[in-house]
Amino acid sequence: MNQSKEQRILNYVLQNAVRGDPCSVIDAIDTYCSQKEWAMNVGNEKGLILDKTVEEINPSVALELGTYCGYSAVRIARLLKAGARLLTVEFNPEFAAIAKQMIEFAGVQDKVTLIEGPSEEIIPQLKKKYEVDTLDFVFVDHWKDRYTPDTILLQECSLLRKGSVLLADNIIVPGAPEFVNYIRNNPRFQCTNYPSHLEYMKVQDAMKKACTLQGEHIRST
Ligand SMILES: Nc1ncc2ncn(CCCCCNC(=O)c3cc(-c4ccc(F)cc4)cc(O)c3O)c2n1
Ligand SMILES: [Mg+2]
Repeated sequence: MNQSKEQRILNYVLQNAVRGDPCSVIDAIDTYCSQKEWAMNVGNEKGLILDKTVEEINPSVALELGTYCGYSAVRIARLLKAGARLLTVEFNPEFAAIAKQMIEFAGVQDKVTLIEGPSEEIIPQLKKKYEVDTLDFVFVDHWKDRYTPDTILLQECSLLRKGSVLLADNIIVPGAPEFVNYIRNNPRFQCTNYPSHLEYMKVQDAMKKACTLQGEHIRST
């Protein structure tokens, strides 16, 4: 049975990157996907925006929705301080298996918990099953029509506090118009746009950062 593109990406990393060196893994994926086969990793241009956001927040607990091959999980985890952790959610079993190997090869497995399943199912489990209190940072990069319902779900599950930061990929391509509309008109979020380009292409894309201005409403009795 011939290999998947994701398997070919992993093989290229195993043969061309250095075990335990996250930067070499990131570079190898970017090299392969810009020269050989396009893939939907956040890429190096938007990856730098991701890096700066993570460094600014220095999160203790981070969540990623949409792991894919683990490129952004490695990007985020390599910047986390000792004791900090990333929970990353992927519902495609093949992608999850590739990402697991990618994360382990990069040597960041101690900081990363890869959770297989759909975000709508996993988010409500984060507090009890994954011992999360609140999330400091969320990287949103999964189904574009799940961005809004999952942002609402995170609030309903009291996972966002004052100062929690969401960073959403693909605001222009493939686009998340409903999310843009939701977050822009929501007084509980302060938004910032980061124009960029689609990974490995000369096509306009953007990321949107949303900072939570107030945490869970103290529900009036
Ligand atoms: N609910 C739930 N829970 C958990 C989950 N885990 C995975 N999924 C499903 C996510 C499926 C992949 C999502 N990502 C993208 O679709 C994506 C696409 C492009 C792109 C493609 C073609 C073009 F021509 C141009 C741009 C570029 C990007 O950067 C993208 O991130 C989940 N869903
Ligand atoms: Mg993306």
